[in-house]
Amino acid sequence: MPPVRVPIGALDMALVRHTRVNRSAVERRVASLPARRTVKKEWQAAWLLRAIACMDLTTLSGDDTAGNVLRLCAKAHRPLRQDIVDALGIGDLRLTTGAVCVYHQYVATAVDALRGTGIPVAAVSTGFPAGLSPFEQRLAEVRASVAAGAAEIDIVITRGHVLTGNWQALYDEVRAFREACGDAHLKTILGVGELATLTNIARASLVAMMAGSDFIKTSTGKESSNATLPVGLVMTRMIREYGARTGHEVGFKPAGGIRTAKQALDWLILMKEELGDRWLRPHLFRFGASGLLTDVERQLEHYVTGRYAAAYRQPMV
Ligand SMILES: O=C[C@H](O)COP(=O)(O)O
Repeated sequence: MPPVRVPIGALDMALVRHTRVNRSAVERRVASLPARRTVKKEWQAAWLLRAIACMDLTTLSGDDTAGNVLRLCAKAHRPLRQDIVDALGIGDLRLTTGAVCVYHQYVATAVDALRGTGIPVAAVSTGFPAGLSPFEQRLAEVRASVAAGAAEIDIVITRGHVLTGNWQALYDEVRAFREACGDAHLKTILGVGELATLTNIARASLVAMMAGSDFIKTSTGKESSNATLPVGLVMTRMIREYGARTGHEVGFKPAGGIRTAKQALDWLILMKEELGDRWLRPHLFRFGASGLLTDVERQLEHYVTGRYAAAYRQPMV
């Protein structure tokens, strides 16, 4: 995460209301992306290593236990099998994932397991995934996760504020969560699959950034539609617009349903094209993903051996 935080700004209601998105232009631009850039062989392997470094390795299941969180932390610390690391000649890189992301219940377990590794723990918070528990309770949850050692807090917004155009309420909510975070970095989950229109997504992105979000994140992974490239394009354009107006660099985290190395490459291409190389690093870009590492490791094994392994050879937990 960047040492320089995104400061809390003022709510610019005029800018929010004037922001509109043309869906067909967005779809045309997304359709042109694969043709613009393909990455092969050693370049592809390098980009996949980058995907690992930018991954919030996540478990957010009702059946989570301390045991599977500990195994996830071990995987975050050593994301690739040693024979693949040796074959790639990247032992000196000491590659880890960007963070481990868990429910509050397992923050202390993960913090203990990752002590000394430099890997931060992110906690989903504020009544994740619906975000509809009482407001004071949601604030208390943020504070409790920070006290337990979470360095990053992934909050969810009240989607109803967006659907009713109550931008002031959305700003106040995100700002309060940001203040409750203290030194922990704030990632704001928009729940894009429940926001109805791309214009709503663009406006919610702007409000979340004005309220001091260090990152904006697409989804909880629990909505029926999660991270898609059109949504990613809209959110990254808003990050660009906000950066041009304020000079602040806001991070981006697509999350939900990102399972394949191919998808990861598409997202990295989008980041490079829309925001540039600075957004290909973990301080400004993260994948939120519970299952992506398995396929990335599989593709890297294929790169070094020429063969595909069965999925059980890359167990996650
Ligand atoms: O924030 C992370 C998401 O919950 C991960 O979603 P996923 O399980 O579909 O990868």
